[in-house]
Amino acid sequence: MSEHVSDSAEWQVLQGHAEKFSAVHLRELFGSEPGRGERLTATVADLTVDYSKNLVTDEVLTALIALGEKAKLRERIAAMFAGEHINVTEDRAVLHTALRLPRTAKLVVDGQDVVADVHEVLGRMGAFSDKVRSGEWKGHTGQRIRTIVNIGIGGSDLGPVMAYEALQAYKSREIQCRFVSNIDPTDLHLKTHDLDPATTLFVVVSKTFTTQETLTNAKEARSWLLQGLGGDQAAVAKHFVAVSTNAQKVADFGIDTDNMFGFWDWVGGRYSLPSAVGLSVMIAIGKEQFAELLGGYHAVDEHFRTAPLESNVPALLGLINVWYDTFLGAQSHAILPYSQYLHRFAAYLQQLTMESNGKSVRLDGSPVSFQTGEVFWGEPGTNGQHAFYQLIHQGTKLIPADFIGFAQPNHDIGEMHDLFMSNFLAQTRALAFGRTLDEVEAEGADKKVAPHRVMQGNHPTTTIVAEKLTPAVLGQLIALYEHITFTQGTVWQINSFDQWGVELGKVMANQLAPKLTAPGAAAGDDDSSTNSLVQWYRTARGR
Ligand SMILES: O=P(O)(O)OC[C@H]1O[C@H](O)[C@H](O)[C@@H](O)[C@@H]1O
Repeated sequence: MSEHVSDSAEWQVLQGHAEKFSAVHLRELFGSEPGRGERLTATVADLTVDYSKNLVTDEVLTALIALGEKAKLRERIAAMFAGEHINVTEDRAVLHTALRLPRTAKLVVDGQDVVADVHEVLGRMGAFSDKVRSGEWKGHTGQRIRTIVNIGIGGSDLGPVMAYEALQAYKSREIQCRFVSNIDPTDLHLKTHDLDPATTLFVVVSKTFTTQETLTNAKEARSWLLQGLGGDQAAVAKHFVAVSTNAQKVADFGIDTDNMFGFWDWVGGRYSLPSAVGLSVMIAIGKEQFAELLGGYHAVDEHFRTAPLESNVPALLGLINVWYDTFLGAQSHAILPYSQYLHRFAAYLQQLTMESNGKSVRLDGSPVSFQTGEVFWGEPGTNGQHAFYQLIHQGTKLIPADFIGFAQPNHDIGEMHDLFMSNFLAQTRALAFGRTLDEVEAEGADKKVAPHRVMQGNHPTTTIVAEKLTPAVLGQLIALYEHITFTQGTVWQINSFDQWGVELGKVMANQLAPKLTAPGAAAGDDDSSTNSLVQWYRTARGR
């Protein structure tokens, strides 16, 4: 890449704004413009996004949009949607947006009709999930399936489990799903010990089908199944299906490729929920509601693809994140859904955002000279209020926070929901405007205690609301964050679609495994810390 965005005049303008910015307070921004709240609220599909409580002036927003133009954000969006190989380190297209294209759309990439491929797999998934849901699909002993155990990790786990939890109100009562990811055998034990193998279906999900955790769990699960069903190998075909891009490895494992649902190398693991990776979710909610989820994604995709940067919601939010991270020095970003259904959403976004943008070299291989990525974290409200909000309210750190809430509760305990949502609204207000010393003293507080009760305010938040958490709205929310992440990566000129940083630990784990287990193996050729920890483990395990 010839030119670095961080060397541009547009970048310097923002640095200049950042230097002056400590003097700006949200109290003044709202005081000087009574209509700020309405003006800085945008809609995208069914989502309403109020970004007025962010630490931005119109000058900063204009400068951020100019930075987006400088980074050729619009061209990069077009390149992604068209299937150009923007994942340069793996020489791949990045086409998760194609997974949610309607059947009538046209997209040919590298000579392949992508839409036809996507809908062929969706059709097979739909037929299979219908059979499992209706009970037509029988286990080895002739009983219907009651429990799906999804075995996968990273993108092959976090999306499905997050969406399954989020869409509890839409799932079949006949079937439950469980999710096994960790190679800690406790995970598999806890999820299977009370199950009947005769009514259990394992969905083994792995893009590569080489992931140690998933294959190890799947092997254990197969032994558990065979032991429970009398050892007949034929049982595997009725109780194991695979989701992967790697048919050969699936066959090697012993799963019939007739029972495999494929996807493609242009789907990154952390973007894969709308592919066959979402099979367990489709079984839970049915193919029609899964189609609504995809439709929700697509509505936000279309907005991101076509809207000018000034009114492009994911682009604006991504640029505002760049403002915080790179120019104002924020280190983290809180995700605070006021919905128990979204209790795994922050965990999901951790992989999406941190695996995508935790990079320190640009696309051209040069080291970045600024901060990239954010530590994403959070818990559903109001639990967080009674735990870590103190640090956001009165601590010294800059923590932009996203508040996500819904008007309708998805159940009929409505009055409690009103109280819940009043907390949701109160928090962003308290964070923005705080409470001054004068106000504290006017309330008659003791002089000594008064400074401790001051709330400085000026803590930025974005409020994202929708009428109800539906499958479509969930798709919209996920696509919103995918495109926010893309926007940030584009400005930083990094590759948001590879993940080389996770490789070294995997290699080292494979090297260390024999030292932990082989009788008499020497544990002396690593660093002194690792050597003594290996020794400790061997001694503790009597080896
Ligand atoms: O789906 P798999 O090939 O099993 O990969 C599962 C996960 O493992 C890797 O280590 C990657 O960092 C993730 O991006 C991926 O989602």
